[in-house]
Amino acid sequence: MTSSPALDDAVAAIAGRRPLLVASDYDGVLARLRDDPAAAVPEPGVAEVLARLAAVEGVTVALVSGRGADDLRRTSGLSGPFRWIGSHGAEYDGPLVGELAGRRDELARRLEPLVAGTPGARLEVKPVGVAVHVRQVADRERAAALLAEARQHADSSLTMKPGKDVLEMAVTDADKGSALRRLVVDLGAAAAVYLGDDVTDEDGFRALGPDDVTVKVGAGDTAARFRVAGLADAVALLGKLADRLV
Ligand SMILES: O=P(O)(O)OC[C@H]1O[C@H](O[C@H]2O[C@H](CO)[C@@H](O)[C@H](O)[C@H]2O)[C@H](O)[C@@H](O)[C@@H]1O
Repeated sequence: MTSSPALDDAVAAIAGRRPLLVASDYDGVLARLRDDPAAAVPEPGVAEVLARLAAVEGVTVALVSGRGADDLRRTSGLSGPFRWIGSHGAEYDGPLVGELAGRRDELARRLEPLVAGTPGARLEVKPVGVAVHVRQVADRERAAALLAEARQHADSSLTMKPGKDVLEMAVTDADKGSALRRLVVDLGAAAAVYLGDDVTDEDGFRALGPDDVTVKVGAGDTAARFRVAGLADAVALLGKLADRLV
């Protein structure tokens, strides 16, 4: 595990604090990235470690994902007394409907022909936006061109959320940072942990305090305090935290 003594110390320092928020991104942290988003199931040990954490008095486990909350539950197959935060924070405690769905559908209609013209590209219609996926576009220049062109279809009311082989265009300005701040306030959390791997997780890292444990999973620039190399390390870190909480 590419942990560090400093990370171990930080985990030890917050382990006794209550209420404690333990939050994690899903894709790229708890589930390996796959060509098919529906195939991104949790890594071995994830269900067990989340259940251990959530069973501790005063500890709240939250899954904070760019996926719609229903998609997150369905794809992960996870269940437990977790907080389910979907659509990059826009789905905080339940689905969003109404006028937002109309704007999303109009956006999807505009993007459909563009995406259909790029072999391998896929348009995902989400609760509060659409995502243009290019993971399976073999021609990488074409993939980049498609994402650039998709951006040109955006007006200033949309929020751009670039990620790994994906550009999401959201009809809200919610982000993972505001969702985490809201969770901290709602729970009265004395400390928080957040693990993430992608661009949208940077809002989450920046939103937490200097003593909170923010962990970037994998390579790339980050505002997180700590880094681990990959998914197995992330699961092991959660296990270490669970060991310390008992
Ligand atoms: O915030 P996250 O939990 O990390 O969700 C971000 C996006 O995850 C999914 O897309 C990503 O994972 C897919 C499955 O591995 C992969 O095929 C895709 O290339 C990745 O971008 C999901 O489909 C999106 O809706 C989420 O926003």
